[in-house]
Amino acid sequence: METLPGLSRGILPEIAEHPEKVIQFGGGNFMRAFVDWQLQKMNDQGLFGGSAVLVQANSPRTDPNFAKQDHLFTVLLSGIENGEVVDRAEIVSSIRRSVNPYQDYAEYLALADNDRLSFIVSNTTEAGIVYRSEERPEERAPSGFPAKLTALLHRRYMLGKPGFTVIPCELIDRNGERLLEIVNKHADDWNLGKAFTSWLNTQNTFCCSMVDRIVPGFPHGREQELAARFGYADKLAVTAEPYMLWVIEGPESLQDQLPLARAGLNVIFTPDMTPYRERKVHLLNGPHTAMVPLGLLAGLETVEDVMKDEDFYAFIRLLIEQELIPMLPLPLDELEPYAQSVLERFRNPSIRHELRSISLNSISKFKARLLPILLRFARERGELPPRITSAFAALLYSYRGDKIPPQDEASVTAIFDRAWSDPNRFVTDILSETSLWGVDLNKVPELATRLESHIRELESSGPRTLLHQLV
Ligand SMILES: NC(=O)c1ccc[n+]([C@@H]2O[C@H](COP(=O)([O-])OP(=O)(O)OC[C@H]3O[C@@H](n4cnc5c(N)ncnc54)[C@H](O)[C@@H]3O)[C@@H](O)[C@H]2O)c1
Ligand SMILES: O=P(O)(O)OC[C@@H](O)[C@@H](O)[C@H](O)[C@H](O)CO
Repeated sequence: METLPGLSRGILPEIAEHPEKVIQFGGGNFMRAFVDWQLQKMNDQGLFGGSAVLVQANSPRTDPNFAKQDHLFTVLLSGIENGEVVDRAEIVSSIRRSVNPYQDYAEYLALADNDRLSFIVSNTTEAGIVYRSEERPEERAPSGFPAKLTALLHRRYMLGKPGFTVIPCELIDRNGERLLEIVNKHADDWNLGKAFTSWLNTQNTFCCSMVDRIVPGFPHGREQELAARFGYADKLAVTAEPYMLWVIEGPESLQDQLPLARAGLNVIFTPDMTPYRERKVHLLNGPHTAMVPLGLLAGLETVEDVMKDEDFYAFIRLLIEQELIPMLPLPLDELEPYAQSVLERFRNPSIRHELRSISLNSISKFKARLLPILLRFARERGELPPRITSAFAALLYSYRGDKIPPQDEASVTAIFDRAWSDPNRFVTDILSETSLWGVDLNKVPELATRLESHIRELESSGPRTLLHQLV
């Protein structure tokens, strides 16, 4: 492998250069294999003719591999597509350059000056679209993503330029509206004035969107094999399943400016994405988030391990059939085939989807993906959903940090550290944390008692014993 060059424009035949049209916050695995890959598809067909500028959303350090590889990377699509086994490697060249607001704030703000930049996309995880009050920035970049966006939009407004179309990809309910709401709060906090907020709310389009593609990320362990296959080493390679769906709630005219569907991509522009979102977040992401703490505590490593394990497979199937599907307000003929496809996608042997990677920011994920169903179930049935409750107990237990180091925001792990300092009060203390759950969960009848009992069981007998009572 040492003899093979790294991926760069130098080793490739000519790559088309396109003007910058898109600002993207975040250059993580998902963004590269989803948004950038789709920009590439449109460009390859001569339908868009635009590239993206990558903005580092939360870190003073930009991955040096972007610059080393001239912002090129390979997307490896593996799995079943239209009944056929596919294993394709596609080079994506749609990111043109990166800007790090922490290193060069002026360069970041200057993005507002370019009229051609008219789209903003983001994927900063569920932890990125949150409101945290902060000072109006002067010379330095604000820390939160919405605050950075506010500063950029304000500059755009001051220059008298047209607004942007903003399409967030974070798996948060009504992500576009939520982001706009937070930008408005920063604008208020910073006294940016009524004229600005009026421009913000009328001259910019914040679309809600829902994304669906399983993107396990870097093909760890396959570096040598892939370098030999490609003829170059790629530190930014990303594996993904062939399936993709992007549902965008926005004006009809958006289809002309962003001809994703015309490029043959599975993109739906709709006036109401709610049913698509509910189906996906609860039937696909929900089971992911449920399997992570139990699976990791049981020593499993990947989604495929979970699906091959008889106990876990039964747990996931029953979770979907008995607790998730009955709580979703969609016809069964829309839910059941999707649930079936999810089980098949989870079993895709070509992609190694690490439970650890899904575990990132698990608390906000639980809140978005499973908690609404738990609350709905408790309200409608007058009882608790046993599998969601067990997964919740395993999640809280895993955040004690002695068996699995939690990967979450420092502010979240600090709350857990404090609560775990008194194990006897842990459950009631943590359930009362409205900053984590949005509500005081001690108000849900029987929940604290049930979680305490599951946690005791996890501690004394481990996750399998708990699972055996549920399958
Ligand atoms: N991987 C998938 O299968 C997949 C599929 C659909 C949606 N998603 C979405 O992608 C997210 C995970 O992204 P990934 O798989 O690319 O992981 P990743 O770790 O490769 O990327 C995460 C990105 O989020 C940024 N980020 C993390 N915390 C942030 C914060 N507090 N503020 C601002 N930016 C922050 C990071 O800088 C990075 O760019 C999920 O939370 C979900 O919203 C992922
Ligand atoms: O990407 P995350 O970390 O928010 O969540 C992990 C998975 O649930 C998620 O990535 C799914 O694979 C994806 O949402 C499928 O479209």
